[in-house]
Amino acid sequence: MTNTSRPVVLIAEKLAPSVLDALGDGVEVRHVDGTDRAALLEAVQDADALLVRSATQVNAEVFAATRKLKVVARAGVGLDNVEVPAATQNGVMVVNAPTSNIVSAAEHAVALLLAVARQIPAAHETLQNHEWKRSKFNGVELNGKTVGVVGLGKIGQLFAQRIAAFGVNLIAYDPYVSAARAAQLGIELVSLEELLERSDAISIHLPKTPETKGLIGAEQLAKAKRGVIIVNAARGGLIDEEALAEAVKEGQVGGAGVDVFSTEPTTESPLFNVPGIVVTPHLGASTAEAQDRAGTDVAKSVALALAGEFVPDAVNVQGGAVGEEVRPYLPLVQKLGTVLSALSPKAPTSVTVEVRGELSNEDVAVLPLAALRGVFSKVVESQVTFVNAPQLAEDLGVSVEVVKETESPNHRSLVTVRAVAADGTTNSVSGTVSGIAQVEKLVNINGRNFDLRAEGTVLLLEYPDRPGVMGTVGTLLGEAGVNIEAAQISQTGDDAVMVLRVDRPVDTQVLDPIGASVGARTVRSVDFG
Ligand SMILES: NC(=O)C1=CN([C@@H]2O[C@H](COP(=O)(O)OP(=O)(O)OC[C@H]3O[C@@H](n4cnc5c(N)ncnc54)[C@H](O)[C@@H]3O)[C@@H](O)[C@H]2O)C=CC1
Ligand SMILES: O=C(O)CCC(=O)C(=O)O
Repeated sequence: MTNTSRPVVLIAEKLAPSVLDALGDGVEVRHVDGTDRAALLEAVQDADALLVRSATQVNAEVFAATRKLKVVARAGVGLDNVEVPAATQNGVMVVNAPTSNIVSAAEHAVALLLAVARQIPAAHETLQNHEWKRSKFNGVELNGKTVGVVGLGKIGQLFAQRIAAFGVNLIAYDPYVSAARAAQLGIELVSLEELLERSDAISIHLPKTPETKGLIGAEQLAKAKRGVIIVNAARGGLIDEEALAEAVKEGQVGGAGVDVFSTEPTTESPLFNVPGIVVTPHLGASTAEAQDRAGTDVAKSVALALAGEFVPDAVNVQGGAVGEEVRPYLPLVQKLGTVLSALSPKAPTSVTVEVRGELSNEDVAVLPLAALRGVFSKVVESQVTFVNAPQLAEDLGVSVEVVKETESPNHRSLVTVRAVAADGTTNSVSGTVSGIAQVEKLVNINGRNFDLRAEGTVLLLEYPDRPGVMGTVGTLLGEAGVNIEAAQISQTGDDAVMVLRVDRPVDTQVLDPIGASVGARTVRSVDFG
Protein backbone atom coordinates (compact mmCIF):
# COMPACT_ATOMS: atom_id res chain seq x y z
CA MET A 1 0.00 0.00 0.00
CA THR A 2 1.30 3.46 -0.90
CA ASN A 3 1.99 5.79 2.01
CA THR A 4 1.37 9.22 0.48
CA SER A 5 2.52 11.11 3.56
CA ARG A 6 6.14 10.17 2.95
CA PRO A 7 8.15 12.37 0.56
CA VAL A 8 8.40 10.84 -2.91
CA VAL A 9 11.90 10.25 -4.26
CA LEU A 10 11.85 9.61 -8.00
CA ILE A 11 14.82 7.63 -9.33
CA ALA A 12 15.15 8.22 -13.07
CA GLU A 13 18.23 6.12 -13.86
CA LYS A 14 19.94 2.97 -12.67
CA LEU A 15 21.69 3.74 -9.39
CA ALA A 16 23.68 1.56 -7.01
CA PRO A 17 21.55 -0.43 -4.51
CA SER A 18 23.32 1.52 -1.75
CA VAL A 19 21.14 4.49 -2.64
CA LEU A 20 18.02 2.68 -1.41
CA ASP A 21 19.68 1.71 1.88
CA ALA A 22 20.89 5.25 2.40
CA LEU A 23 17.46 6.73 1.63
CA GLY A 24 15.83 4.48 4.23
CA ASP A 25 12.11 3.97 4.95
CA GLY A 26 11.29 7.60 5.54
CA VAL A 27 10.69 8.17 1.82
CA GLU A 28 8.62 6.51 -0.87
CA VAL A 29 10.89 5.50 -3.74
CA ARG A 30 9.44 5.46 -7.27
CA HIS A 31 11.22 4.62 -10.52
CA VAL A 32 10.89 6.04 -14.02
CA ASP A 33 12.99 5.85 -17.17
CA GLY A 34 14.38 9.40 -17.32
CA THR A 35 14.97 9.12 -21.06
CA ASP A 36 11.23 8.51 -21.62
CA ARG A 37 10.24 12.16 -21.64
CA ALA A 38 6.48 11.72 -21.32
CA ALA A 39 6.86 9.27 -18.44
CA LEU A 40 9.34 11.55 -16.68
CA LEU A 41 7.11 14.63 -17.01
CA GLU A 42 4.20 12.75 -15.52
CA ALA A 43 6.11 11.04 -12.72
CA VAL A 44 7.91 14.20 -11.63
CA GLN A 45 4.62 15.93 -10.79
CA ASP A 46 4.40 14.18 -7.43
CA ALA A 47 8.10 14.00 -6.71
CA ASP A 48 9.78 15.75 -3.80
CA ALA A 49 13.21 14.67 -5.00
CA LEU A 50 14.53 13.56 -8.39
CA LEU A 51 17.67 11.41 -8.67
CA VAL A 52 19.50 11.17 -12.00
CA ARG A 53 22.80 10.20 -13.56
CA SER A 54 23.80 11.78 -16.88
CA ALA A 55 21.11 10.55 -19.29
CA THR A 56 18.09 12.43 -17.93
CA GLN A 57 17.71 15.99 -19.20
CA VAL A 58 16.40 18.04 -16.29
CA ASN A 59 15.44 21.38 -17.77
CA ALA A 60 12.83 24.16 -17.49
CA GLU A 61 10.18 21.84 -18.97
CA VAL A 62 10.73 19.39 -16.12
CA PHE A 63 10.57 22.12 -13.48
CA ALA A 64 7.35 23.45 -15.04
CA ALA A 65 5.83 19.98 -14.63
CA THR A 66 6.71 19.72 -10.94
CA ARG A 67 4.42 20.68 -8.08
CA LYS A 68 6.54 20.12 -4.99
CA LEU A 69 10.02 19.25 -6.16
CA LYS A 70 12.61 20.34 -3.62
CA VAL A 71 15.83 18.79 -4.85
CA VAL A 72 17.43 17.35 -7.96
CA ALA A 73 20.33 15.08 -7.13
CA ARG A 74 22.90 14.14 -9.72
CA ALA A 75 24.65 10.91 -8.72
CA GLY A 76 27.96 11.99 -10.22
CA VAL A 77 29.96 15.07 -11.13
CA GLY A 78 28.90 16.72 -14.41
CA LEU A 79 25.82 18.91 -14.26
CA ASP A 80 25.47 19.61 -17.96
CA ASN A 81 22.20 17.60 -18.06
CA VAL A 82 20.67 19.74 -15.28
CA GLU A 83 19.58 23.31 -16.05
CA VAL A 84 20.76 24.81 -12.78
CA PRO A 85 19.45 28.40 -13.35
CA ALA A 86 15.95 26.99 -14.04
CA ALA A 87 16.17 24.96 -10.82
CA THR A 88 17.19 28.06 -8.86
CA GLN A 89 14.34 30.05 -10.39
CA ASN A 90 11.94 27.38 -9.11
CA GLY A 91 13.53 27.21 -5.66
CA VAL A 92 14.76 23.68 -6.32
CA MET A 93 18.10 22.69 -4.86
CA VAL A 94 20.60 20.96 -7.13
CA VAL A 95 23.15 18.66 -5.54
CA ASN A 96 25.82 16.47 -7.05
CA ALA A 97 28.40 14.07 -5.68
CA PRO A 98 31.48 16.03 -6.68
CA THR A 99 34.13 13.60 -5.52
CA SER A 100 32.32 10.28 -5.75
CA ASN A 101 33.67 9.11 -9.09
CA ILE A 102 36.73 11.23 -9.75
CA VAL A 103 39.23 8.44 -9.06
CA SER A 104 37.29 6.07 -11.32
CA ALA A 105 37.16 8.68 -14.10
CA ALA A 106 40.90 9.37 -13.81
CA GLU A 107 41.68 5.64 -13.87
CA HIS A 108 39.49 5.23 -16.94
CA ALA A 109 41.38 7.98 -18.75
CA VAL A 110 44.65 6.18 -17.92
CA ALA A 111 43.13 2.91 -19.16
CA LEU A 112 42.06 4.50 -22.44
CA LEU A 113 45.49 6.05 -22.99
CA LEU A 114 47.25 2.71 -22.44
CA ALA A 115 44.67 0.85 -24.54
CA VAL A 116 45.32 3.22 -27.46
CA ALA A 117 49.11 3.30 -27.01
CA ARG A 118 49.29 -0.53 -27.08
CA GLN A 119 46.25 -1.12 -29.36
CA ILE A 120 44.84 -3.58 -26.86
CA PRO A 121 41.22 -3.73 -28.07
CA ALA A 122 42.21 -4.34 -31.72
CA ALA A 123 44.79 -6.97 -30.73
CA HIS A 124 42.21 -8.64 -28.50
CA GLU A 125 39.78 -8.74 -31.40
CA THR A 126 42.25 -10.55 -33.68
CA LEU A 127 42.68 -13.32 -31.16
CA GLN A 128 38.92 -13.57 -30.76
CA ASN A 129 38.93 -14.17 -34.53
CA HIS A 130 41.59 -16.91 -34.10
CA GLU A 131 44.27 -14.74 -35.79
CA TRP A 132 47.82 -14.38 -34.39
CA LYS A 133 49.07 -11.01 -35.73
CA ARG A 134 51.98 -9.86 -33.55
CA SER A 135 53.64 -7.69 -36.18
CA LYS A 136 50.45 -5.68 -36.79
CA PHE A 137 50.40 -4.21 -33.29
CA ASN A 138 53.45 -2.13 -32.60
CA GLY A 139 52.74 0.26 -29.77
CA VAL A 140 54.48 3.29 -28.24
CA GLU A 141 55.96 3.70 -24.75
CA LEU A 142 54.85 6.52 -22.51
CA ASN A 143 58.20 6.72 -20.74
CA GLY A 144 59.98 9.98 -21.55
CA LYS A 145 57.02 11.38 -23.50
CA THR A 146 55.19 14.65 -22.84
CA VAL A 147 51.61 14.32 -21.65
CA GLY A 148 49.34 17.37 -21.81
CA VAL A 149 46.36 17.71 -19.45
CA VAL A 150 43.60 20.06 -20.55
CA GLY A 151 41.62 21.09 -17.46
CA LEU A 152 43.64 20.66 -14.27
CA GLY A 153 40.72 20.26 -11.85
CA LYS A 154 39.94 17.32 -9.60
CA ILE A 155 40.09 14.60 -12.27
CA GLY A 156 42.83 16.28 -14.31
CA GLN A 157 45.07 16.32 -11.24
CA LEU A 158 44.31 12.69 -10.34
CA PHE A 159 45.04 11.68 -13.93
CA ALA A 160 48.32 13.63 -13.86
CA GLN A 161 49.41 12.03 -10.57
CA ARG A 162 48.72 8.55 -11.92
CA ILE A 163 50.27 8.99 -15.35
CA ALA A 164 53.37 10.58 -13.76
CA ALA A 165 54.32 7.06 -12.60
CA PHE A 166 55.04 6.21 -16.26
CA GLY A 167 58.00 8.60 -16.33
CA VAL A 168 56.37 11.28 -18.47
CA ASN A 169 56.85 15.06 -18.55
CA LEU A 170 53.61 16.75 -17.58
CA ILE A 171 52.27 19.98 -19.00
CA ALA A 172 48.77 21.41 -18.57
CA TYR A 173 46.43 24.06 -19.90
CA ASP A 174 44.00 25.56 -17.39
CA PRO A 175 43.68 29.35 -17.21
CA TYR A 176 41.97 29.12 -13.80
CA VAL A 177 44.77 27.27 -12.02
CA SER A 178 47.79 29.14 -10.66
CA ALA A 179 51.27 28.29 -11.93
CA ALA A 180 52.29 27.81 -8.26
CA ARG A 181 49.63 25.12 -7.71
CA ALA A 182 50.64 23.40 -10.95
CA ALA A 183 54.32 23.56 -9.97
CA GLN A 184 53.45 21.91 -6.61
CA LEU A 185 52.10 19.00 -8.66
CA GLY A 186 55.21 18.96 -10.85
CA ILE A 187 53.27 20.25 -13.85
CA GLU A 188 54.21 23.11 -16.17
CA LEU A 189 51.30 25.37 -17.12
CA VAL A 190 51.29 26.35 -20.78
CA SER A 191 48.91 27.85 -23.34
CA LEU A 192 46.59 25.54 -25.27
CA GLU A 193 48.61 26.20 -28.40
CA GLU A 194 51.88 25.21 -26.72
CA LEU A 195 50.26 22.14 -25.19
CA LEU A 196 49.09 21.02 -28.63
CA GLU A 197 52.53 21.58 -30.14
CA ARG A 198 54.48 19.78 -27.41
CA SER A 199 52.28 16.87 -26.27
CA ASP A 200 52.71 13.25 -27.35
CA ALA A 201 49.45 12.46 -25.56
CA ILE A 202 46.65 14.76 -24.46
CA SER A 203 43.92 14.00 -21.93
CA ILE A 204 40.90 16.30 -21.67
CA HIS A 205 39.31 16.92 -18.24
CA LEU A 206 37.14 19.99 -18.79
CA PRO A 207 33.54 20.69 -17.85
CA LYS A 208 31.28 21.26 -20.85
CA THR A 209 30.48 24.96 -20.93
CA PRO A 210 29.80 27.44 -23.76
CA GLU A 211 33.52 28.30 -23.53
CA THR A 212 34.81 24.72 -23.74
CA LYS A 213 32.35 23.25 -26.26
CA GLY A 214 34.29 22.49 -29.45
CA LEU A 215 37.55 23.72 -27.86
CA ILE A 216 39.47 21.13 -29.85
CA GLY A 217 38.47 21.27 -33.53
CA ALA A 218 40.15 20.69 -36.90
CA GLU A 219 42.36 23.78 -36.49
CA GLN A 220 43.69 22.69 -33.08
CA LEU A 221 44.23 19.10 -34.23
CA ALA A 222 46.23 20.35 -37.22
CA LYS A 223 48.53 22.28 -34.85
CA ALA A 224 49.10 19.23 -32.64
CA LYS A 225 52.28 17.15 -32.81
CA ARG A 226 51.91 14.51 -35.52
CA GLY A 227 50.96 11.13 -34.04
CA VAL A 228 49.58 12.55 -30.79
CA ILE A 229 47.19 10.33 -28.80
CA ILE A 230 44.05 12.09 -27.57
CA VAL A 231 41.86 10.93 -24.69
CA ASN A 232 38.48 12.35 -23.77
CA ALA A 233 36.80 10.91 -20.67
CA ALA A 234 35.23 14.25 -19.75
CA ARG A 235 32.33 15.30 -21.97
CA GLY A 236 31.25 14.70 -25.55
CA GLY A 237 31.40 17.79 -27.73
CA LEU A 238 34.59 19.19 -26.18
CA ILE A 239 36.35 17.74 -29.24
CA ASP A 240 34.81 17.99 -32.72
CA GLU A 241 34.04 14.31 -33.41
CA GLU A 242 34.18 14.54 -37.24
CA ALA A 243 37.48 16.41 -37.09
CA LEU A 244 39.00 13.89 -34.65
CA ALA A 245 37.91 10.92 -36.77
CA GLU A 246 39.40 12.55 -39.89
CA ALA A 247 42.66 13.42 -38.11
CA VAL A 248 43.07 9.80 -36.96
CA LYS A 249 42.33 8.45 -40.44
CA GLU A 250 44.94 10.81 -41.93
CA GLY A 251 47.53 9.88 -39.28
CA GLN A 252 47.81 13.44 -37.93
CA VAL A 253 46.44 12.02 -34.69
CA GLY A 254 48.01 8.68 -33.77
CA GLY A 255 44.97 7.37 -31.94
CA ALA A 256 42.19 8.36 -29.58
CA GLY A 257 40.44 7.00 -26.52
CA VAL A 258 36.92 8.33 -26.18
CA ASP A 259 34.42 7.62 -23.40
CA VAL A 260 31.92 10.41 -24.02
CA PHE A 261 29.94 11.57 -27.05
CA SER A 262 28.14 14.72 -28.11
CA THR A 263 24.87 12.79 -28.14
CA GLU A 264 24.28 10.09 -25.54
CA PRO A 265 23.22 7.37 -25.54
CA THR A 266 24.33 6.70 -29.10
CA THR A 267 25.07 3.77 -31.34
CA GLU A 268 26.26 5.93 -34.24
CA SER A 269 29.32 8.18 -34.25
CA PRO A 270 32.05 9.21 -36.69
CA LEU A 271 34.42 7.87 -34.02
CA PHE A 272 33.17 4.28 -34.29
CA ASN A 273 34.95 1.71 -36.44
CA VAL A 274 38.00 3.89 -37.03
CA PRO A 275 41.25 1.92 -36.57
CA GLY A 276 43.21 3.57 -33.77
CA ILE A 277 40.16 4.90 -31.93
CA VAL A 278 39.12 3.06 -28.77
CA VAL A 279 35.63 3.85 -27.54
CA THR A 280 33.66 3.06 -24.38
CA PRO A 281 30.02 3.92 -23.66
CA HIS A 282 30.54 6.56 -20.92
CA LEU A 283 32.08 4.15 -18.43
CA GLY A 284 34.32 6.58 -16.54
CA ALA A 285 32.21 6.38 -13.40
CA SER A 286 31.03 2.82 -13.87
CA THR A 287 32.80 1.12 -11.01
CA ALA A 288 31.26 -0.48 -7.96
CA GLU A 289 33.09 1.96 -5.70
CA ALA A 290 32.14 5.13 -7.57
CA GLN A 291 28.50 4.14 -7.89
CA ASP A 292 28.28 3.24 -4.21
CA ARG A 293 29.79 6.56 -3.22
CA ALA A 294 27.65 8.55 -5.67
CA GLY A 295 24.50 6.78 -4.43
CA THR A 296 25.14 7.25 -0.73
CA ASP A 297 26.44 10.82 -1.13
CA VAL A 298 23.34 12.00 -2.98
CA ALA A 299 20.98 10.02 -0.73
CA LYS A 300 22.43 11.86 2.29
CA SER A 301 22.03 15.19 0.52
CA VAL A 302 18.44 14.37 -0.48
CA ALA A 303 17.57 13.49 3.13
CA LEU A 304 19.00 16.81 4.32
CA ALA A 305 17.24 18.76 1.58
CA LEU A 306 13.88 17.12 2.30
CA ALA A 307 14.32 17.98 5.98
CA GLY A 308 14.83 21.62 4.94
CA GLU A 309 18.39 21.55 6.23
CA PHE A 310 21.48 23.03 4.70
CA VAL A 311 23.15 20.70 2.20
CA PRO A 312 26.94 20.98 1.85
CA ASP A 313 26.95 19.59 -1.73
CA ALA A 314 24.26 21.96 -3.01
CA VAL A 315 25.57 23.78 -6.07
CA ASN A 316 22.96 26.54 -6.29
CA VAL A 317 22.98 27.85 -2.74
CA GLN A 318 24.88 31.02 -1.96
CA GLY A 319 26.87 31.23 1.25
CA GLY A 320 29.42 28.49 0.66
CA ALA A 321 30.43 25.88 3.20
CA VAL A 322 28.69 25.95 6.57
CA GLY A 323 30.89 25.30 9.60
CA GLU A 324 29.97 23.14 12.59
CA GLU A 325 29.56 26.23 14.79
CA VAL A 326 27.22 27.92 12.33
CA ARG A 327 24.97 24.96 11.53
CA PRO A 328 22.86 25.02 14.77
CA TYR A 329 22.10 28.68 14.11
CA LEU A 330 20.44 28.02 10.73
CA PRO A 331 17.07 26.85 12.18
CA LEU A 332 17.23 29.46 14.95
CA VAL A 333 17.79 32.34 12.54
CA GLN A 334 14.95 31.11 10.33
CA LYS A 335 12.73 31.19 13.43
CA LEU A 336 13.81 34.75 14.22
CA GLY A 337 12.74 35.63 10.66
CA THR A 338 9.41 33.85 11.23
CA VAL A 339 8.77 36.00 14.33
CA LEU A 340 9.48 39.11 12.25
CA SER A 341 7.08 37.94 9.57
CA ALA A 342 4.38 37.50 12.27
CA LEU A 343 5.07 40.99 13.65
CA SER A 344 4.93 42.59 10.21
CA PRO A 345 3.52 40.28 7.53
CA LYS A 346 4.55 42.47 4.57
CA ALA A 347 7.92 42.27 2.79
CA PRO A 348 10.37 44.62 4.53
CA THR A 349 12.69 46.94 2.60
CA SER A 350 15.75 45.76 4.47
CA VAL A 351 16.83 42.83 6.61
CA THR A 352 19.95 42.96 8.77
CA VAL A 353 21.44 39.94 10.47
CA GLU A 354 23.66 41.02 13.36
CA VAL A 355 26.01 38.35 14.69
CA ARG A 356 27.67 38.95 18.06
CA GLY A 357 30.16 37.03 20.16
CA GLU A 358 32.01 33.82 19.26
CA LEU A 359 29.89 33.16 16.20
CA SER A 360 31.17 36.40 14.66
CA ASN A 361 34.54 34.65 14.11
CA GLU A 362 32.88 32.19 11.71
CA ASP A 363 31.85 32.47 8.08
CA VAL A 364 28.16 33.31 8.56
CA ALA A 365 27.34 34.20 4.95
CA VAL A 366 24.56 31.57 4.94
CA LEU A 367 22.63 33.08 7.90
CA PRO A 368 20.82 35.78 5.85
CA LEU A 369 19.38 32.99 3.67
CA ALA A 370 17.92 31.36 6.77
CA ALA A 371 16.57 34.72 7.98
CA LEU A 372 14.94 35.39 4.60
CA ARG A 373 13.26 31.98 4.63
CA GLY A 374 11.55 33.01 7.86
CA VAL A 375 10.88 36.63 6.90
CA PHE A 376 9.24 35.60 3.60
CA SER A 377 7.24 32.73 5.11
CA LYS A 378 4.03 34.78 5.11
CA VAL A 379 4.96 37.02 2.17
CA VAL A 380 5.14 34.62 -0.79
CA GLU A 381 2.96 31.71 -1.78
CA SER A 382 5.75 29.61 -3.30
CA GLN A 383 8.23 27.64 -1.21
CA VAL A 384 11.11 29.74 0.13
CA THR A 385 14.32 27.76 0.14
CA PHE A 386 18.00 28.34 0.68
CA VAL A 387 18.11 28.30 -3.11
CA ASN A 388 15.63 30.98 -4.13
CA ALA A 389 15.73 33.23 -1.03
CA PRO A 390 18.32 35.65 -2.52
CA GLN A 391 16.40 35.83 -5.82
CA LEU A 392 13.14 36.53 -3.94
CA ALA A 393 14.86 39.28 -1.94
CA GLU A 394 16.06 40.86 -5.18
CA ASP A 395 12.64 40.53 -6.83
CA LEU A 396 10.91 42.09 -3.80
CA GLY A 397 13.53 44.86 -3.47
CA VAL A 398 14.70 43.72 -0.02
CA SER A 399 18.29 44.67 0.81
CA VAL A 400 20.14 42.17 2.99
CA GLU A 401 23.14 42.84 5.18
CA VAL A 402 25.25 40.95 7.72
CA VAL A 403 26.88 42.86 10.59
CA LYS A 404 29.45 41.24 12.90
CA GLU A 405 30.39 42.38 16.41
CA THR A 406 32.86 40.42 18.55
CA GLU A 407 31.33 41.65 21.84
CA SER A 408 28.20 39.91 23.18
CA PRO A 409 27.29 41.10 26.71
CA ASN A 410 25.06 38.23 27.91
CA HIS A 411 25.48 35.28 25.56
CA ARG A 412 28.44 33.44 24.03
CA SER A 413 26.83 34.11 20.67
CA LEU A 414 23.79 36.17 19.85
CA VAL A 415 22.02 36.71 16.54
CA THR A 416 19.61 39.57 15.98
CA VAL A 417 17.49 39.85 12.85
CA ARG A 418 16.17 43.34 12.19
CA ALA A 419 13.60 44.19 9.51
CA VAL A 420 12.72 47.71 8.39
CA ALA A 421 9.32 48.15 6.73
CA ALA A 422 8.54 50.60 3.91
CA ASP A 423 7.04 53.07 6.43
CA GLY A 424 10.25 52.98 8.50
CA THR A 425 8.85 50.73 11.27
CA THR A 426 11.62 48.55 12.63
CA ASN A 427 11.18 45.19 14.33
CA SER A 428 13.99 43.14 15.77
CA VAL A 429 14.24 39.67 17.30
CA SER A 430 17.29 38.12 18.95
CA GLY A 431 18.07 34.53 19.75
CA THR A 432 20.81 32.22 20.85
CA VAL A 433 21.63 28.53 20.89
CA SER A 434 22.23 27.53 24.48
CA GLY A 435 24.11 24.75 26.26
CA ILE A 436 25.23 21.26 25.27
CA ALA A 437 21.65 20.41 24.31
CA GLN A 438 21.79 23.34 21.85
CA VAL A 439 18.44 24.74 22.89
CA GLU A 440 17.20 27.47 20.54
CA LYS A 441 15.99 30.45 22.54
CA LEU A 442 14.27 33.74 21.86
CA VAL A 443 16.01 36.28 24.10
CA ASN A 444 14.83 39.66 22.88
CA ILE A 445 11.88 41.03 20.93
CA ASN A 446 11.92 44.71 20.01
CA GLY A 447 14.32 45.60 22.81
CA ARG A 448 12.55 43.58 25.55
CA ASN A 449 14.42 40.68 27.14
CA PHE A 450 12.88 37.22 27.38
CA ASP A 451 14.22 33.71 27.77
CA LEU A 452 11.89 31.35 25.93
CA ARG A 453 12.51 28.14 23.98
CA ALA A 454 11.87 28.81 20.27
CA GLU A 455 9.65 25.80 19.65
CA GLY A 456 6.01 24.84 19.20
CA THR A 457 3.59 27.76 19.13
CA VAL A 458 4.43 31.10 20.71
CA LEU A 459 1.79 33.81 21.32
CA LEU A 460 2.78 37.44 21.65
CA LEU A 461 0.56 40.20 23.06
CA GLU A 462 1.38 43.92 23.44
CA TYR A 463 -1.08 45.63 25.77
CA PRO A 464 -1.48 48.46 28.32
CA ASP A 465 -0.35 47.09 31.67
CA ARG A 466 -2.90 46.52 34.42
CA PRO A 467 -3.54 43.83 37.01
CA GLY A 468 -5.27 40.60 35.98
CA VAL A 469 -4.33 40.43 32.28
CA MET A 470 -2.34 37.22 32.67
CA GLY A 471 -5.30 35.62 34.46
CA THR A 472 -7.77 36.67 31.75
CA VAL A 473 -5.57 35.39 28.94
CA GLY A 474 -4.92 32.11 30.77
CA THR A 475 -8.63 31.56 31.45
CA LEU A 476 -9.70 32.26 27.87
CA LEU A 477 -6.98 30.03 26.44
CA GLY A 478 -7.97 27.31 28.92
CA GLU A 479 -11.59 27.56 27.79
CA ALA A 480 -10.37 27.01 24.23
CA GLY A 481 -8.48 23.90 25.38
CA VAL A 482 -5.06 25.51 25.00
CA ASN A 483 -2.46 24.78 27.68
CA ILE A 484 0.26 27.34 28.53
CA GLU A 485 3.72 25.70 28.79
CA ALA A 486 5.76 28.82 29.54
CA ALA A 487 4.92 32.47 30.09
CA GLN A 488 6.94 35.64 30.41
CA ILE A 489 5.99 39.30 30.74
CA SER A 490 8.18 42.29 30.09
CA GLN A 491 6.71 45.43 31.63
CA THR A 492 7.91 49.01 31.20
CA GLY A 493 5.82 51.87 32.61
CA ASP A 494 2.24 51.42 31.45
CA ASP A 495 3.14 49.09 28.66
CA ALA A 496 3.66 45.31 28.68
CA VAL A 497 4.53 42.50 26.28
CA MET A 498 3.52 38.93 27.12
CA VAL A 499 4.98 35.88 25.36
CA LEU A 500 3.43 32.49 25.93
CA ARG A 501 4.52 29.10 24.68
CA VAL A 502 1.41 26.99 24.24
CA ASP A 503 0.79 23.34 23.44
CA ARG A 504 -1.01 23.77 20.12
CA PRO A 505 -1.52 26.24 17.27
CA VAL A 506 -4.10 28.92 18.10
CA ASP A 507 -6.19 30.37 15.29
CA THR A 508 -7.40 33.95 15.01
CA GLN A 509 -10.99 33.08 16.03
CA VAL A 510 -9.61 32.21 19.46
CA LEU A 511 -6.82 34.75 19.60
CA ASP A 512 -8.57 37.94 18.45
CA PRO A 513 -11.28 37.91 21.16
CA ILE A 514 -8.55 37.30 23.79
CA GLY A 515 -6.63 40.33 22.49
CA ALA A 516 -9.81 42.44 22.49
CA SER A 517 -10.71 41.45 26.06
CA VAL A 518 -7.36 42.78 27.41
CA GLY A 519 -7.19 45.78 25.07
CA ALA A 520 -4.09 44.44 23.30
CA ARG A 521 -2.83 46.50 20.37
CA THR A 522 -0.91 43.52 18.97
CA VAL A 523 -1.80 39.82 19.17
CA ARG A 524 0.28 37.38 17.18
CA SER A 525 0.72 33.65 16.95
CA VAL A 526 4.03 32.25 15.70
CA ASP A 527 4.18 28.62 14.68
CA PHE A 528 7.68 27.16 14.78
CA GLY A 529 6.42 23.75 13.69
N1 LIG B 1 33.52 9.98 -18.04
C1 LIG B 1 32.90 10.02 -16.90
O1 LIG B 1 32.18 9.08 -16.54
C2 LIG B 1 33.08 11.17 -16.02
C3 LIG B 1 33.29 12.42 -16.53
N2 LIG B 1 33.42 13.50 -15.70
C4 LIG B 1 33.66 14.79 -16.32
O2 LIG B 1 35.03 15.14 -16.15
C5 LIG B 1 35.16 16.55 -16.27
C6 LIG B 1 36.09 17.09 -15.20
O3 LIG B 1 35.52 16.89 -13.92
P1 LIG B 1 36.24 17.47 -12.60
O4 LIG B 1 37.69 17.30 -12.71
O5 LIG B 1 35.53 16.87 -11.46
O6 LIG B 1 35.87 19.00 -12.72
P2 LIG B 1 36.60 20.22 -12.01
O7 LIG B 1 35.60 21.31 -11.98
O8 LIG B 1 37.24 19.79 -10.75
O9 LIG B 1 37.76 20.61 -13.04
C7 LIG B 1 37.54 21.22 -14.26
C8 LIG B 1 38.76 22.05 -14.58
O10 LIG B 1 38.56 22.63 -15.86
C9 LIG B 1 39.05 23.93 -15.83
N3 LIG B 1 38.45 24.75 -16.87
C10 LIG B 1 37.21 25.26 -16.90
N4 LIG B 1 37.02 25.97 -18.04
C11 LIG B 1 38.18 25.88 -18.73
C12 LIG B 1 38.62 26.38 -19.99
N5 LIG B 1 37.81 27.11 -20.75
N6 LIG B 1 39.87 26.07 -20.40
C13 LIG B 1 40.70 25.32 -19.63
N7 LIG B 1 40.36 24.83 -18.41
C14 LIG B 1 39.10 25.11 -17.99
C15 LIG B 1 38.70 24.44 -14.44
O11 LIG B 1 39.55 25.52 -14.07
C16 LIG B 1 38.95 23.21 -13.59
O12 LIG B 1 40.26 23.21 -13.06
C17 LIG B 1 33.75 17.09 -16.22
O13 LIG B 1 33.31 17.35 -17.54
C18 LIG B 1 32.95 15.96 -15.68
O14 LIG B 1 31.62 16.03 -16.08
C19 LIG B 1 33.37 13.36 -14.36
C20 LIG B 1 33.17 12.14 -13.78
C21 LIG B 1 32.98 10.95 -14.57
O1 LIG C 1 28.03 7.36 -14.96
C1 LIG C 1 27.53 8.44 -14.74
O2 LIG C 1 26.58 8.64 -14.00
C2 LIG C 1 28.14 9.66 -15.40
C3 LIG C 1 29.41 10.03 -14.75
C4 LIG C 1 29.79 11.37 -15.19
O3 LIG C 1 30.00 11.62 -16.34
C5 LIG C 1 29.86 12.42 -14.20
O4 LIG C 1 29.73 12.15 -13.01
O5 LIG C 1 30.04 13.57 -14.62
